[in-house]
Amino acid sequence: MFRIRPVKKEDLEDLYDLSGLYTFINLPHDKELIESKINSSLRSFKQMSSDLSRDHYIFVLEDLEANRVIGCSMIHARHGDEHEPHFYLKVGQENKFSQTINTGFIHGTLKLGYDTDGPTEIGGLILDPSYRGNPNKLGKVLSFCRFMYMGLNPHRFKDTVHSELMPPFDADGKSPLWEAIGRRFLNMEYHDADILSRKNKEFILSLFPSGTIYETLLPIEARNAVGKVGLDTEPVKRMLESIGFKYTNEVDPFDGGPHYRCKLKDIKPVQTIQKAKIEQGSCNHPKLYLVMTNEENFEVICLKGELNNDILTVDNISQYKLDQGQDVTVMAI
Ligand SMILES: NC(=[NH2+])NCCC[C@H](N)C(=O)O
Repeated sequence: MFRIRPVKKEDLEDLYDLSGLYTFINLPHDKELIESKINSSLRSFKQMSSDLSRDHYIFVLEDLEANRVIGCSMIHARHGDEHEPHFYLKVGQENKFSQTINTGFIHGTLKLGYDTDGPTEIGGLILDPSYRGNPNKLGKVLSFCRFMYMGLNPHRFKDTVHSELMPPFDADGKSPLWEAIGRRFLNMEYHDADILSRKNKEFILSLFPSGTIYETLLPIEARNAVGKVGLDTEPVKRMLESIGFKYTNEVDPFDGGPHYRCKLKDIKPVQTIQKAKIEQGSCNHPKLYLVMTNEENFEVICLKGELNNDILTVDNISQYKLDQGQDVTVMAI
């Protein structure tokens, strides 16, 4: 059985192991840093701040049989404030026309923008690769548990939920947009700028081109990277689109990765959150649900069941340690 819950202090070792599997920018292989992230999450769950940009939430996915944390996902209650704005490139067009020679052009344009009252951002989803392809759709479970928590606690978040998707990188792992713009104006490696921008936003505003950037002047590889996602991210993009998220015509200023947004109340799974009673029985058309088994600590399990009005039929309730007639909150995934 798999369970989602807020991160605890005891998860440090498991998260540290997880962070060593790949290089994750949101979960660096650094024990002290992970510990401070855990502490920040503990504080946020316990008591939200008056300044939402201080609140970071980490959810972990446990394999209860293996007694191990196998994944995590995160929410930043507000990405972008007066001290650390949210930066983006606005993707636009400029139409030019000469009447005397009857010739016109439409130029793609990019312009740096920033937001000091940013939206809630979802990110930091990591699943141990050996659990990929599990019939319980664990990646989706890790992603959607955030929508369940936000849907049940909207006062802790902004009205709009924002997601920044990874762009394609070329064969050498380089970002074509970075090579064309960022490197020339900031004179550093993409990776270094990426890390630096987690703590420092000033250098972006001070050094990045502030006027209109004409895509026409960029190499074709850089133009092609604007608003595109990498192959691995294609399923994430399709999933977000299927639940109501839309491309904002804004992209990452460093790598061109697209930004997607949806109002919290319009996210499809959020609209399916309801109370239900558990009933043992056989299901004809079972579907996946997230079931909150502990309201106080936000403990959620995923199971296959069939929901009719407010009855959730599950064919083996004891396997999930559920009781006949138990009141739960459920969300379809
Ligand atoms: N890939 C990057 N680090 N891009 C620069 C930061 C962009 C991000 N939206 C921010 O404001 O923090």
